[in-house]
Amino acid sequence: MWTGCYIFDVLTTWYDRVVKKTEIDKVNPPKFDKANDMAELTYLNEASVVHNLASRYMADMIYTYSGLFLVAVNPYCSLPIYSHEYISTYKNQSRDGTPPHIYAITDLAFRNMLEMRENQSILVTGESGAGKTENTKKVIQYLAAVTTPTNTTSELGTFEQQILQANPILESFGNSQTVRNNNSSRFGKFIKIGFSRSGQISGAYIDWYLLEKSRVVTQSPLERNYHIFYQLVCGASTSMREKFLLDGKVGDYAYLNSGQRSIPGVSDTDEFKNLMLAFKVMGFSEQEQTDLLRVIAIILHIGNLEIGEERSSGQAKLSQFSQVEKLCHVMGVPVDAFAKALLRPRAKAGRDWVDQSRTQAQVQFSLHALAKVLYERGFAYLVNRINEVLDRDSDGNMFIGVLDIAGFEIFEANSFEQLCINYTNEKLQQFFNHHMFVLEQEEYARENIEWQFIDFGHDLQPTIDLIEKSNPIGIFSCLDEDCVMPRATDKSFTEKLHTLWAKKSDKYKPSLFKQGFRLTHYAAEVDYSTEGWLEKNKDPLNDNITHLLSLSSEPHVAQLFADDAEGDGATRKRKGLFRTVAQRHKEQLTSLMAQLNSTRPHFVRCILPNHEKRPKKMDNVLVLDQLRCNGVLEGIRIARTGFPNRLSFAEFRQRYGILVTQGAGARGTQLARAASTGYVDGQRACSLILDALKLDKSAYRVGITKVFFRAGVLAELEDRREKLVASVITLIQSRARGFLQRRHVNKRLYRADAVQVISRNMAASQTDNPWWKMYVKMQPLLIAQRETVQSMARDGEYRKVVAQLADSESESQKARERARKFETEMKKVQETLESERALAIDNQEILRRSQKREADLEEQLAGALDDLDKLEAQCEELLDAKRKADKEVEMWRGELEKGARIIGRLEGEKSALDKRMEALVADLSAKDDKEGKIHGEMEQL
Ligand SMILES: Nc1ncnc2c1ncn2[C@@H]1O[C@H](COP(=O)(O)OP(=O)(O)OP(=O)(O)O)[C@@H](O)[C@H]1O
Repeated sequence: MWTGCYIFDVLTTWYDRVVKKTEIDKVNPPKFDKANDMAELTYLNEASVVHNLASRYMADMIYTYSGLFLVAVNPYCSLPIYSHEYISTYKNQSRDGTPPHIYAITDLAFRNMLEMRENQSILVTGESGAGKTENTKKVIQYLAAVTTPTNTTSELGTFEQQILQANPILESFGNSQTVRNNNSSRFGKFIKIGFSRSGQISGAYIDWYLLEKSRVVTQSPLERNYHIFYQLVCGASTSMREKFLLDGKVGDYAYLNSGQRSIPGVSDTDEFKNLMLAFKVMGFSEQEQTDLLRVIAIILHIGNLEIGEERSSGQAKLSQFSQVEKLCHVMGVPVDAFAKALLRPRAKAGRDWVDQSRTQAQVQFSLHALAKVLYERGFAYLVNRINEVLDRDSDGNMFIGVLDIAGFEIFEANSFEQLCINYTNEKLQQFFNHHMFVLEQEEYARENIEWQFIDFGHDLQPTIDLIEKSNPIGIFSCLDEDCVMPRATDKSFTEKLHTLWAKKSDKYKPSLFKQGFRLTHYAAEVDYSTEGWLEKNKDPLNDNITHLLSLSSEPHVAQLFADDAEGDGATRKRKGLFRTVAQRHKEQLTSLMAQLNSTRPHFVRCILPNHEKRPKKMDNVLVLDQLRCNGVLEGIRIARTGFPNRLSFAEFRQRYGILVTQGAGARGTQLARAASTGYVDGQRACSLILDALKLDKSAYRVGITKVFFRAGVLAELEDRREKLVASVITLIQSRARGFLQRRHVNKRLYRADAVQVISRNMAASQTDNPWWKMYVKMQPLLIAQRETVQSMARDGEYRKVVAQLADSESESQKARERARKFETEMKKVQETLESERALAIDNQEILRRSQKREADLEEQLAGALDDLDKLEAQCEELLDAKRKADKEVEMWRGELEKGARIIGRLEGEKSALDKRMEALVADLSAKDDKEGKIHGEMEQL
């Protein structure tokens, strides 16, 4: 029964399991235990990859290379691997010379940027709680440390400190406690650190994506709202509380009391102090700090507004007027106007403006929408302010961008937000695939080198098209279209999607949900429920309120709603084209992808070891799932089978030719030496050098313009070269030192001879000469005088030059500043233009579809008109026939009447005849009677 099977004692769960022989993978020899790079494993299978990660993780080695990836497993405890000594260890070191670390990747990106003058990006992805944000912080910390001339982090320059201090501020406003992570970032960010040509940090810029604003108004029972709410309520000073009219505790605010109220081990009061400190380091003025926190207070007050219902009319009413007064005071708007805008907003009905009455649910909805938009706009303002502080002059225009964005999400109920994040991940995965697989293979093909093409089966384009394409109409376009259709609903939108895609794409299926669909993503199949999508995409706001807020007496609040300020509801127009949420997200993602495409990417995959946030515990199945989803396993395969390192012929000859010209000895051939120095064409020269270096043929390939190496080969060549260069330099140094010493000694000998000759001559001839004596006494004075005059002249000139330098420095500073401003403005205009263009294309597509539909409808109308004409002609005929029939009826009626009259007359005659006949019968019977009587009488007679 057990033939061909093994029984295993499964360690994690302590039970025996029977496994088929064929399902067992080979174990790597002990030499490969805890391998730094999983691409080096002899037996590369899922089990050995997980085993390697797990054994390293248990030994606190949380970083492991996996081909071109760095895999980082969350240790859930602080490890002593981020100290300044570690930073020094990784500074200017090659990846192979040091253990895997986020610092090594950062250093590689930094060196690449400086050497190749090419922008770099580090993409940090992973599930929630996997450690993305922590690793992003380490990247920035490392860059700040290596670009600061001083030795410790505490001695960082103000600017570097500002870059680091931007983080706590962003975390207060953008992070929250979730089931998975006590400090979960609820937005994605792309932080670009700018560098000058000399490699100093010259600026930073933060782009943000997909802030989870629904959290502001609702949280699940085990989670919290954004940290800043609790920090403000717990940590605000008395004067601040008075200013914002905040007199309650966390439990007194409706937006805070439905979930958790504190995080174990975290003091919101202390965090508030840290936030204030960070504000200070960033140079935010008191007023700016008040402005930012005012928005938070306003939201707390909005949450506490109680909305009742008029019994008679069912209209909404404000239950507690004092609460409205508080809110309006903090918001800087008149109470009456706010109450009216909320309860009876003006709206256009045909040509007239009318006051609409609102139900309790409608008012509650618009209050939640207001709270969400306030938070989002407040957050956007905050990031802009941080950018203003950090975005400085950068003469080199090079940057390293760090992307920290949520990974793929599959929940029990997935909605529009999940589609947005999964679509983002789909694009990022495609970017990775493109970089790793397609570019690699394209390059091999271009270079005409022997290569077995591998089908990695990850063609993500169909799913991406299904979401983003406008022709054929994808999910986003369809949603946008239905958002402007008068009678469209979530249901009609879903049905439209089904008809468009259900049988046309194998990535789309109608969902098991009542209303929704199922998409096949690269990571898994996900069911989306489309309930509320039209509302979510339109993100509707009460215009009356936003207009009122644009007139707020609080300048910051007014500024947040400045776009809604022009004219009243009738004439107001938003600046730029109105965008739906899907359009905005698509635009942001397009811009992100364009930026990533202009960089050399480095990929960091963060892995969540367990769901219990426990150190030293690894759930193998969970880890394996993540490795499969994020492409780590395919990455290993291609790195091993391919040639990850490459150099152009010129570069190779220049760098490694020395190995055959200098140190070759027995190894170098005459030909190879000639190849490295004289004229031989690049390809042949490289082949000759490689032959002379006696490398294993399978370790490299010579292409058309480049030489390709398998992983690890270049490291060996570098090693050889370094040794050789070191010996050559030692030789040069020894020769130079010998030469200098000889020259020095000769000079001294010559001087000694001259001194002897001079002193002999002086002694013989000049000792008694008075002029000589005077000259000897005067000469030092003359020299001093001359030197003083010269030094004064030099001082004057120096001052002039310094002044000129200062002038030109300030001029050039101004010019640089102007140029930078123009450049930033130009970039913004270009970006706006780009996004307007993209939007215009989408709108054109919608217009085109509408026009097509209009043409179809017109055709149908023409057909219907034709039918109508025919029907009218038929109708006319029928009417004629009817008229004829009427006439006939009339005629027959006349005849009938005539007949009736004749019948009447005949009847009359008949009755007269009847009467006559009766009379005759009576006469006859009378006669009969008479006759009878006569007979009787006759008989009697
Ligand atoms: N390298 C690390 N050293 C120590 N602790 C870590 C490390 N990485 C992660 N952690 C711990 O894990 C927690 C979650 O990490 P982090 O916030 O970086 O996750 P994330 O992937 O950014 O999650 P989210 O997507 O929810 O923001 C951190 O608060 C920290 O306690």
